[in-house]
Amino acid sequence: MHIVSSISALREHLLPLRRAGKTIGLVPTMGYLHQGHLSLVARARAENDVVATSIFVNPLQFGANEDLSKYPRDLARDSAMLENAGVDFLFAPTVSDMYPRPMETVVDVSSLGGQLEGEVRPGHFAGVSTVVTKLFNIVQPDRAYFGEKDYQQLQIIRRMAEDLAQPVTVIGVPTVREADGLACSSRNVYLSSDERQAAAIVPKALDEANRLLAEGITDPTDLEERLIAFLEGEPLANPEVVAIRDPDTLERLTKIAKKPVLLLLFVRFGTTKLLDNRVLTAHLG
Ligand SMILES: Nc1ncnc2c1ncn2[C@@H]1O[C@H](COP(=O)(O)OP(=O)(O)OP(=O)(O)O)[C@@H](O)[C@H]1O
Ligand SMILES: CC(C)(CO)[C@@H](O)C(=O)[O-]
Ligand code: BAL
Repeated sequence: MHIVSSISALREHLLPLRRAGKTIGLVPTMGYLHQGHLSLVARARAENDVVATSIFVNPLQFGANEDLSKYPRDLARDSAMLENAGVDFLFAPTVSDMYPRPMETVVDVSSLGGQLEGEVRPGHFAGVSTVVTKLFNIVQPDRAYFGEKDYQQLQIIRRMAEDLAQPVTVIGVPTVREADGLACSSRNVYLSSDERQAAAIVPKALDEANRLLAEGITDPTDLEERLIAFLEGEPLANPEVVAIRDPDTLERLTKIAKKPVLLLLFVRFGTTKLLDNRVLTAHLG
């Protein structure tokens, strides 16, 4: 595995491979890797001749009061994991490699990115869309892999690639979970042991939603309110986003009809925010 930090060096490596007709799969990450990341890498490995993974904690997507400086980092451990998973290139730029001067250009998928997690984290998704566009331009992958755990992010990237005719196929990969159902996430390491135990309420809320749908609930607001109450049954959980939406457009629904619906959760434990979601189908009989 080559470990490369400069944009020009990575391009020099990839150009002859692309010219020789090799397909390239990209897995963008912020590092501190876990089994969720490795499932993206395994999928990329199975579908491409060349696999590149990026590790970059992107300052553009962190708000002023967020955890940019304390975000967990361990490049030595990450590179051993990626080498083991058969990755060809690890692109690990510094902030000045990626942004030699302040960015003037912003890619913003504005209405998809301004709602839900975007309302709690203003500017976050513009930071994500901008860095992902830059990574697409640097690597020019045939395929790029993103986790369904970050469902809103995945829909934004799909829409961005379509709107801007970016020549890449965006692939969503199912969420990998811990034994108690909690979605693997780099930020899980922030949880105290009490919070970690309590966090199992998040995936349980996905099951609870299906149970309520099977009982015949059809009003999205009623369902959201019952799920907030369910989550608040756990004293350490602070639900910030509990939303029933259209799975494709993320639009609000007035009624739950005979179509799958998306449940998006963004729940805080102390200062740690956890994401989860499921496309619910229990009401379809
Ligand atoms: N449990 C998971 N299963 C599958 N993919 C995942 C999982 N967790 C993260 N990913 C995906 O890995 C990619 C990189 O994510 P990132 O490095 O931000 O990790 P993360 O665990 O989501 O971190 P954080 O805790 O900061 O949200 C994203 O496409 C993300 O959706
Ligand atoms: C897609 C991404 C790597 C962009 O920084 C990040 O948002 C993430 O890890 O999900
Ligand atoms: N995977 C989410 C990236 C972030 O929270 O910044």
